[in-house]
Amino acid sequence: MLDFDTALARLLAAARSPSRSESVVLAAADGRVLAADVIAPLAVPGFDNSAMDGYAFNVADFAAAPATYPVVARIAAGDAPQPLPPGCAARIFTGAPIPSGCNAVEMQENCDLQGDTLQISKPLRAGQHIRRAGEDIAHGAVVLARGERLNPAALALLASIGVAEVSVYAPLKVALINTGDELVEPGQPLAAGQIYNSNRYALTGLLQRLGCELTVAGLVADDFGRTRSELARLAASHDVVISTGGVSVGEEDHVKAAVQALGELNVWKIAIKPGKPFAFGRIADADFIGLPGNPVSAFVTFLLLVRPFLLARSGAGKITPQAWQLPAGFAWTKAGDRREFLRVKLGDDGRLQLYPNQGSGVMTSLAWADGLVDLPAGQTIAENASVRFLPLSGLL
Ligand SMILES: Nc1nc2c(c(=O)[nH]1)N[C@H]1C(S)=C(S)[C@@H](COP(=O)(O)OP(=O)(O)OC[C@H]3O[C@@H](n4cnc5c(N)ncnc54)[C@H](O)[C@@H]3O)O[C@H]1N2
Ligand code: MOO
Ligand SMILES: [Mg+2]
Repeated sequence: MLDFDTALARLLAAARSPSRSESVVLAAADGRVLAADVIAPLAVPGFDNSAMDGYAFNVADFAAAPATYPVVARIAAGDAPQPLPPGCAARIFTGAPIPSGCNAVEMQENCDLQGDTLQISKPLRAGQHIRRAGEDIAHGAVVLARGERLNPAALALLASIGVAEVSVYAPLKVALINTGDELVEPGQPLAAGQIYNSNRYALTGLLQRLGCELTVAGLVADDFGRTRSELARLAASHDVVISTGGVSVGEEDHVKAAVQALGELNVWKIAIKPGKPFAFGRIADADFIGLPGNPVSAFVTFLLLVRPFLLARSGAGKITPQAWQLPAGFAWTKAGDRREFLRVKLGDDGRLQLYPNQGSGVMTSLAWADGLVDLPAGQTIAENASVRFLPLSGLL
């Protein structure tokens, strides 16, 4: 069995960079990966402007406080002000351009106005309450680099420099099959021995969140010929083919043999729990991923192995998941021979709570959890010991 780090390294090493890119409008770019650096065509802010509603002046006019100023101008956001004469003040509002001749703004709460004359009682600092041109983004700066996955904050940043379209990598074409004679889609009645296909819904959601262009190819029977022909058909028209189930060692498990007949298998069996029979390989020009049938095993291996692979394959740069050290609010006494990923929740006392049933088919554990404890093989956990916690929010 491979250890987890070796398996992940193999997947990442096999992740080819995307070859296709396209231009998309900003409103359609959320979740997409930049195919080129974005350079700022202008500075942000574009001009010195007021951070407060108040009055603008030149602090050099302060011989000694208190000082009085005639208010000779009114400048609102969107105005293009004239220079301010020496010794004068301007009424100014948040976001309004600072007129030349001014170098400070005082909040109106600290100003005393008698008619059109303003009195300032305490000295001002040059630059006070002024947002300087270019203090956020310099003209010509690389605002976002190739490989950045766009999120709403990044889209706002791009809009702030006037970018209307971005060059992004084409979405990965991913095909999903669910193998298993026992599977039935929700909405249909169950006959004896049948169960509902839950992996399809986990993976559809997970793949869509990664921005993949998904083909749900449906159910495939536990049959070598059908498994092989369906994998071959999908590999011809997709970048990545993902299967669930049938990847272990029983006579009803045909995925591994089908992949070996069609292409190559580079990873099979990893010393992790859940997820031991995970498989990775190649069929024609498509990458192949075989997830275990057990729903928790499929979900966890997707988060820990498939997600980083697909991000790398999508051209995304940052793929290291968040990890925190947190105290365990439970004890774990069974030292396993595989690295284990336990479903836990962060309690109000700041300690991690363990879901009581850690079975590989227990989906309630994942729906309840807000993270995984990464427990090395051969180790136990004493209550209150510090453990490595992977928040699900950092893995989705
Ligand atoms: N003799 C051995 N048996 C098993 C081993 C082993 O090492 N030696 N490994 C076990 C482990 S660990 C896992 S994980 C499972 C993985 O099995 P497969 O990938 O072959 O998956 P299946 O056998 O097809 O199904 C396993 C389990 O999951 C249910 N399932 C399958 N697909 C779905 C779906 N789409 N939605 C919901 N549930 C699904 C299926 O009914 C089975 O109960 O193998 C162990 N066995
Ligand atoms: O790896 Mo299996 O997921 O232990 O049940
Ligand atoms: Mg099996």
